[in-house]
Amino acid sequence: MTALLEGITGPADVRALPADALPDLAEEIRVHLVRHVTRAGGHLGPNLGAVELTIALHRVFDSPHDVLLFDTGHQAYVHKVLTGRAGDFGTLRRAGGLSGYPSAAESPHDVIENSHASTALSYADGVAKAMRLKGSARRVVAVVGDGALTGGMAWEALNNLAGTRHPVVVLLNDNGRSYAPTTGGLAAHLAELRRGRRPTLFEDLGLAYVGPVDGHDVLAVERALRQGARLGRPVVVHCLTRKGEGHRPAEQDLADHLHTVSPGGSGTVPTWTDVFGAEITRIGEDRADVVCLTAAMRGPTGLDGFAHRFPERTFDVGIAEQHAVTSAAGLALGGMHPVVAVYATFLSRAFDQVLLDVALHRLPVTFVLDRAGVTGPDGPSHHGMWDASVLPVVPGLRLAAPRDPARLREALREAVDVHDGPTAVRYPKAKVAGDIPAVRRTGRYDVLREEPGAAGLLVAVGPMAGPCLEAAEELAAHGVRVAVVDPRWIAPLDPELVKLVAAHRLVMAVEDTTTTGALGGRLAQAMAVLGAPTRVGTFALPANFLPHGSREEVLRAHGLDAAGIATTVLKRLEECG
Ligand SMILES: Cc1ncc(C[n+]2csc(CCOP(=O)(O)OP(=O)(O)O)c2C)c(N)n1
Ligand SMILES: CC(=O)[C@@H](O)[C@H](O)COP(=O)(O)O
Ligand SMILES: [Mg+2]
Repeated sequence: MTALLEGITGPADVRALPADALPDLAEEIRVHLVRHVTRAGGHLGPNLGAVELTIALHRVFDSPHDVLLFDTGHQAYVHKVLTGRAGDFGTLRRAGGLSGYPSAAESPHDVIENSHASTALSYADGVAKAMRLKGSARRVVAVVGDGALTGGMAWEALNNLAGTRHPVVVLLNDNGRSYAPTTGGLAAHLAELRRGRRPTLFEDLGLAYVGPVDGHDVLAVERALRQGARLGRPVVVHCLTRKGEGHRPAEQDLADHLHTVSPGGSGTVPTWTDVFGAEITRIGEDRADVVCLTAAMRGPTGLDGFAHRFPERTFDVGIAEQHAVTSAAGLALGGMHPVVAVYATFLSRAFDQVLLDVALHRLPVTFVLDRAGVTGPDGPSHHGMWDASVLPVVPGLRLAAPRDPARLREALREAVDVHDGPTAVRYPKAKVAGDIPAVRRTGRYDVLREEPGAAGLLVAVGPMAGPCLEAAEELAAHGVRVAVVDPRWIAPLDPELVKLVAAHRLVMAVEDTTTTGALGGRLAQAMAVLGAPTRVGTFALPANFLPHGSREEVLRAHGLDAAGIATTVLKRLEECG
């Protein structure tokens, strides 16, 4: 580590630095970030853009006495460096190592661990109320990006903060982008503020406003923060920054200024996202009624191809999943077939909209859930392990979990051909393996391995098909024969699959999702209703928040690789006698 960084054990060391050392500190931080994030992967662009504002933040406020809240938290690496964790960056996003987001387990300086955007102002509203009730003078600061400000929750919070005497400082980190340039009226308003427009939307709402200031000038940000903090009421301090600042490859990356970088480059094997992107564009050629919606993640969800081909049929609504779902419902009411492409974890935020704005009206909306299952380095708030338990409770919703690229393409086409209710297709953050042919198809399910008189049946959900077939092969070598089927559509229950399960003594559903509400549980419930003696087990993830690590490490840790599945089958067979 470099000279100045070595001396930073906490914010007091940052405050003790003379002003003329701050440019060098900023430079040392950038070198540190580029070195470690390029190797480990993570959020390079956002953190390069937050260097000076975070230095100023820790020189003006006294964390952890003052409460610093980072919205989304992907831009908190500098905060971690300045709170004594620079030396841990060699473990960034690795199992057991530094989280890519704030983590209370790591430091008392870290508060919000949830990486879902647009929450920090609501936390700030609540913390400020608590401080007032406790008679505490601790100040509350929320660092919020302009993208996060396009989320509805942010405006619910501002509506509550406006007009109060809560000493909340909103540090608006305005780089004009989420991944891509931010969209909509707010983006336009912020652009006008950058050009000097007054009064601001914030002042009209009843908040104070300071700025705009150069977010890369530490002393200017310090002055603005001190000015805002003195007001003793909610204030927006508008800082203008550049994502990727100070690192040419990030500055020159026009797509997203290296918002996220993959460890050691991205490689050439296609991902599930690539397969989706190509197929939805082909579907768009065949179906003029198909439109696509994204919540500020057009590129990451694979919609760039569709958007370039059909710009008038592609809608980026900002980080606003709830709005995306109900706007899609509106599009469906208007005769279109909307495809809402989101990461599985982010759909949680719009469950009410899926249930009552879409399904209650039996509207043909298709949800494409990327990053379903264990995602890996982004940790507990990103693992897509809730959708497969939550969506099956939605009446009329059909949920598919394809096992390979061919089945993903098939599921997408089946989904957009459903006209009387919502559909969803889920797949992981992973490179695709080869297609896995079926022996035959019965009803909706595919038989992948037949074993007359098998000791057991594996119901392999989605990408678990590969490891289940490997496990079956391994077991066969030891004289244990298990059959393997792929349900393809995991909700609602396929009557033909229920019949097949009832015809077996031991069935194990293998699923890349949380155990609670998994397919195995629903099959066990069906057996109970039938009075069938079948013992149905669920091999899935524990019903906990799982830490970060690679997808492979986390799956292996929970026995969801071929060896783990084989071991668990043997254990279950022994238990069954
Ligand atoms: C609810 C939700 N949807 C989508 C995302 C994915 N996401 C992570 S960071 C980001 C862009 C955030 O933009 P901004 O708040 O302006 O921060 P910046 O990266 O520009 O510093 C998005 C869309 C998320 N974290 N949460
Ligand atoms: C912070 C955030 O929510 C996203 O940027 C997330 O890190 C997505 O990562 P991947 O696109 O690499 O899965
Ligand atoms: Mg931004």
